[in-house]
Amino acid sequence: MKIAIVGAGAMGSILGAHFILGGAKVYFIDPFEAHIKAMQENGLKIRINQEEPRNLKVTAVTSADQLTEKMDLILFMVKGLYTASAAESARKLADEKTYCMTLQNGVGNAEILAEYYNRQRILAGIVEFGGRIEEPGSVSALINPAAKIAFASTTEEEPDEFMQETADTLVRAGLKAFAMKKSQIDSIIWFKLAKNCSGNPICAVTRLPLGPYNNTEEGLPIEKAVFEEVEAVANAQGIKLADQGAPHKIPKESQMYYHLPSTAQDVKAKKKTEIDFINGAVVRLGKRYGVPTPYNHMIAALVKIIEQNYDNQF
Ligand SMILES: NC(=O)C1=CN([C@@H]2O[C@H](COP(=O)(O)OP(=O)(O)OC[C@H]3O[C@@H](n4cnc5c(N)ncnc54)[C@H](OP(=O)(O)O)[C@@H]3O)[C@@H](O)[C@H]2O)C=CC1
Ligand SMILES: CC(C)(CO)C(=O)C(=O)O
Repeated sequence: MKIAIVGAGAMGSILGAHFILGGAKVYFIDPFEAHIKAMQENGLKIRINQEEPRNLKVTAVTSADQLTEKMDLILFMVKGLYTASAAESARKLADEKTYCMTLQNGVGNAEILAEYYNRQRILAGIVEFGGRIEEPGSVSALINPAAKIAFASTTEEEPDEFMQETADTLVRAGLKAFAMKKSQIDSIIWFKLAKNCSGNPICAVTRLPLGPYNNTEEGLPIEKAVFEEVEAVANAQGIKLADQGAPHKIPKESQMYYHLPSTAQDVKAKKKTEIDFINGAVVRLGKRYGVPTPYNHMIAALVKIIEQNYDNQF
């Protein structure tokens, strides 16, 4: 199986590494020059939880223009605000048979991919573990034992053989991965969205990892309020959230305790965030379905204010 990873940052690198370990041929594409150069020269270094890091020999380029082959699968792992430009730039890697997958956080990415690629072959899903770039060429992943990857076709109810093989490739590499039915995936995507909306921006604003903020008396109630609004917006669309538990105190033993969510990583690096694809999307859909979302509005607005003022912060 030939797979292009478009957006070989934290999660793209981690997922790509697992695809390699599962037996796929992987091409990493990312404009982050220092990262790609380090991968070309020294391989990709990946550390999972507290294990010893391992090094993988990889094929990595800064632009799809440097590749000539057509892919079986293109996995998009850029931040949502770059999905359209990334989709445009990777077009030459696809033909009608190519599958395109998004495991990005938020909603709206699959619809963008469908504007550029064969609509019948768009796969959408989630990844429940976390990661970060430690330094160019080196990534770390925090993976709780139950953390899964789940995806489904956006048009076909049943997963086909290719989707099953995609999941099996990740399973061979030691991950929990599931090719689901289309009718099962929305509740999983929206549960993950509720988790992201209620965790990511609060960490971005408080400048804390998940556990330390969530274990305060004040943090958890805010998290619950944001989560419940996302649930109400999901319900208004006929989507019931996956039954994976309401927000609760994150125990110190969890790999997620010290994880800095992706939105907070962006704020730390003074980058634009994908807040419009997470809380921002919930606010927009809330308006459409008549569901009030004041907590999501407030927290998204705070992130946007910060984003516009990196140089003015104390
Ligand atoms: N980090 C995490 O723990 C988790 C993240 N996610 C989700 O995964 C997705 C990726 O996040 P994450 O890996 O953290 O993000 P990163 O910022 O680490 O990686 C994204 C990479 O995409 C690159 N990029 C930007 N534009 C393009 C383009 N046109 N073509 C190719 N690459 C491009 C960026 O380069 P540059 O920096 O130069 O812009 C960056 O290196 C997001 O949707 C996120 O929400 C999901 C679960 C956990
Ligand atoms: C926190 C985590 C891993 C899961 O909610 C995530 O999706 C992120 O960091 O963006």
